[in-house]
Order: sequence, then C-alpha cells, then structure tokens
Amino acid sequence: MASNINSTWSEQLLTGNKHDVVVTTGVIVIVITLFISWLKKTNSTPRGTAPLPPGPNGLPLVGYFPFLGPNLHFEFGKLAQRYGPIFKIYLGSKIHVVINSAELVKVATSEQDESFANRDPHTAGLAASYNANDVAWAPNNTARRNLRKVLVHEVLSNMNLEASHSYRRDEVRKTVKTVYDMINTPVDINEISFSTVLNVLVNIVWGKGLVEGTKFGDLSDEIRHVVSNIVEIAEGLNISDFFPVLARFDLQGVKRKMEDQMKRFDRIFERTIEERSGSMSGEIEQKGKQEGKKDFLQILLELKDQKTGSSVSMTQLKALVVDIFLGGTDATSAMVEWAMTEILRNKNVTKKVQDELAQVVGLNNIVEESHLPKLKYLDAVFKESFRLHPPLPFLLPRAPNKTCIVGGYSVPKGATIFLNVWAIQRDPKYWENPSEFIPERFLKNEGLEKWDYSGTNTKYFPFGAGRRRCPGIPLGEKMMMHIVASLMHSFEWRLPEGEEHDLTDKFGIAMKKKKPLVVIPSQRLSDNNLYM
Ligand code: HEM
Repeated sequence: MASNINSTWSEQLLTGNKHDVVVTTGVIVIVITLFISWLKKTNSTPRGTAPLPPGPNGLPLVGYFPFLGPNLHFEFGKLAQRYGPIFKIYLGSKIHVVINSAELVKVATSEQDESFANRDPHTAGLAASYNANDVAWAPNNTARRNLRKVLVHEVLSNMNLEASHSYRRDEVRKTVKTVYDMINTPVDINEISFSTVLNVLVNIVWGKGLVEGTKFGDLSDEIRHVVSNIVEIAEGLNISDFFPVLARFDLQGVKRKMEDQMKRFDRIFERTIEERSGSMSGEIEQKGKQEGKKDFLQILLELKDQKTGSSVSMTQLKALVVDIFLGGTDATSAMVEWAMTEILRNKNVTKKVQDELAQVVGLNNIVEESHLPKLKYLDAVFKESFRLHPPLPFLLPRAPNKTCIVGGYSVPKGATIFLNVWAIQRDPKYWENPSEFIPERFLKNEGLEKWDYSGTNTKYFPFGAGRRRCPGIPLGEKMMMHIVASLMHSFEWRLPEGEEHDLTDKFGIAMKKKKPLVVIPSQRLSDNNLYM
C-alpha cells in the first residue's frame, strides 16, 4: 500500500491495481480536456470578428497570477516588450487588456473615448464611493457627468481656486515652520506633504472656520485618520477583485473594513452639516462672502436649496468629497516625494532649482503662488518626475461598454483595461535616453510636440487622457509646486550619514518610493522671520 502511495502514475500503470489506474487516468483526461477547452476559450473569438490580442496563457482558474511578481508595472513592462502594443492577460477569472503604445492609447481615449470612458471599480473603490455614486468609479452616465461638472465648475473653478489661495499659503507656511523646528533632524518628506495637502483639502471642503473653531479641534484629526485608513485599505491586493464569484465572501474583509471607515466618514459629514445649519452658519457664510470664496459645504447647501430639480443627491456629494480626498492627497504627496528625490540626488538639478528660486523669489522673501508660473525649470523638473514616476502607472482601470476593435484586435465588453502610461513614458521609441532624468527635454520648444498635462499627446499623459482624465490638475499642480518650491527655497537638505538615494518604487493606489525619502534640513535664509 505504502509503495502504491509513493509510486508515480506511470509506475502504477505498470505494476498496480487496475481500479486505481482507471480512476487516475480518468482524472487526468478530465483535467487535460478542461485545460484544452480553457485554452480555446481564452484564445478564440467568434467567426468573422477580430482575434483577441496576443498574451501569455497562464493556468486554468488562476490565469497568469502565479507568474507575476508584486510590482505589476515592471511585469507588464516586460510583457509589453514580448507581446507589443496591446496584450491580454487573465488574472484570476477576469480578462485584462493592457495597451502599451501612444498610438493605441489615442484610439482608446480619443477615437473611441465614449466606449472606453467607463470604469471597472474594484471592491475597495466601490465601498469608498457609496457604490460608484462618485466621479472616479461611476460608469459614464448622466449622473456622473453632472457631478463632475459640480467638481470642475464649482469646487475647482478658477474663481474658487483663486479665492482659496490663502488656505494653501497658510498650510505651506505652517509646514515651513514645522520643518524649521526640526532643523538638523530627519524629516519624512511624504509625511509632511501628505498632511499639508490634506489640511488644504479639508479647508477647501469644510471651510477653515469650521475646522479651526475650538469646538471642532478634533475634526481634522478624525478626517486625517479616516483618509489614511481608506488609502491603506484600498492599497492591498484583494483576491475578490479577480474572482468575482468569491466577492460575496469578502475573504480579506476589505469591503467590511472600508464600510467601517465610511460610517466614520458619514458621522463627520452629518456633524458638519448639522453645525453649519446651526449657530455657526451665519458667521462662516459672512466670512466667506467677505473673502469671495465658497467652501464645498456651502455649494452643497446652495445646490440643495435651489430646488431646481438638481439631480445631485446627498450620497453623490459625500462620494465626491471622498474622491477629492483620495484623488488629491496620495498622488500629490507621492509626487512631492519623487520630485524632491530627483532634485536632491542630482547635484546639478539642485543647483539649477535653487538658482531659479533665488532669481525669481529672492533670498529675502518667501515663495508665493504668484511666483509659481515663473519657475520654468522647476516645472520641467516636475514634468520629468511625472514621466519617470507616474503615480498611477495604468491610470484608473477602464472597462469598455461594448466590444471594440483596437489595433486590429477585439477588446471584449467589460474587460479591465490598463492604459500603460508607465511603459509609454519610458519607451525608447518616443524618448531619447528614457531612463535618464533630464528636465531640459521639457524646456525645448522644437517641433510640434506639446508637453502638458492635458493628455492630448498620448506619449505623455500622467493625469490620464480623454473624458476621464483627472479634473484636479490645476489644484494638484499648485499644491505640489508650492510645497517643493518652499522646501527648496527655505532649506538645504542632506541625507543622514551613510545613506544613499534609492529610486525603488512600490506598486499601490499611488506608486510611491519603497523607502521613504527622509532627509535632514538646515537653514538657507539668513532672516529667521522668513520661517515664522
Ligand atoms: C499630482 C496629483 C494628481 C495626480 C497625478 C492625479 C492623477 C489622476 C489620474 C491618472 C486619474 C485617472 C485618469 C484617467 O483614467 O484617464 C485621475 C482621476 C481623478 N482625479 Fe486625479 N490626480 C491628482 C490630483 C487630484 C486632485 C487634487 C483631485 C481633486 C481635487 C483629483 C481628483 C480626481 C478625480 C475625481 C478623478 C476621476 C475622474 C473621472 O473618472 O472622471 N486628482 N487622477
């Protein structure tokens, strides 16, 4: 018996019990048949239609999962080299299509933008968006388009951005003061920029008066906790997203944990609305009127009061606030960290950034938002940092609402689409010396190439392209430029003894540095008052 257990199938065939051999052979035949029919299913297309894109086969049920490392952007970069501008890959039971060329991204986000403007929300995204009632995860329907209009034309309008400039100024100044108090001790750049950006957004959404009032001192801490927790939960890989049949079991508890955070968020929202409609309302409204700015809550209450049949519901507005926090904080602070890393590891770049700041701002002054458009070299540094380290290396996943043809291949309705901005922005076909950090490439005005964040040139689109591109660009850009300009203008920075700069990244909700940038500041400006 023991020898039977240890023997191989072929040994049993030669020596063993006939019944065992029949059973084993039967199982093997079934497995091979399943495998062949799975191969046929994953590679076949109905007669007369275009074929599916090429791609690795993987295994039944789990697809290509077992062959992938944790850094999907590297893995997909390698597969792009093998399979070309478009490939398909099964992850679990879901088909994913990865688009790796500027030309085909143009097809998806311009020629066929309407079909590709739908999303494929994962469990965490769904739970954090009140079931896709927001802008970022909702399908491309009328409700979403209306809500996006509220975000672009009300919250982020030029007038509101201009009016809220004092919020950004105050928070950046507070950060400079905090760093000044930490002179000669290590500072975690991502940590301080995350908290600066979050405070700015809290003020934009809820209004400074509400958060700073003594009664609500604890509110911004609570918001900070909830936002950090939401980012952390959304960051992990969730098996249910790849095996939809398992979703209802919520094996890793992602849905439950996210819903707990959303309940906390609901309580914050209810409390602020209650207070706003109560005793503090007149005072805050009056202050807002004097300063010519409206916080988000005020816009919300006005929309409700208009009674014009506005289709924006309370749930949508809450979901939009979460979008603003999630979209705004993580990606912006990740970019501050990448830009600071690239500046500090290239001595030549450090000098050029500092020289420009000395010339535009002066060393007896502080950085103001009005200086930012004149900092052309720093702008090029950001553009080059975005090229090498796009915080969302595949953007947010899309899902076409009908089967489309891209590059001669069939892209099935509902497939998860990754637009591989990471690979395109490093492709030697489009970029000279692609892995080198050369900000000057964005200062040349040769030819007809347009390098901006609009996504119209699909060789460079770190904020996305087409009708789902990021609506937060003007705010994100102002915040990250102001923070880095101020940190570089007010301080000299050095690494702790024995440390070296490290560019390793880690895949997540926003692609960050694996090892946080922790650097030691020293005073650069002679006037101590410029730090107060
Ligand atoms: C450096 C900062 C930022 C980066 C790199 C960034 C990047 C992106 C990217 C790549 C997308 C997906 C675009 C696509 O699928 O084509 C996106 C979407 C979005 N971002 Fe940003 N973002 C930033 C800041 C912000 C800010 C400050 C806000 C809000 C105030 C924001 C709100 C959103 C929203 C709501 C969406 C979903 C748009 C839609 O689906 O229609 N982002 N962002």
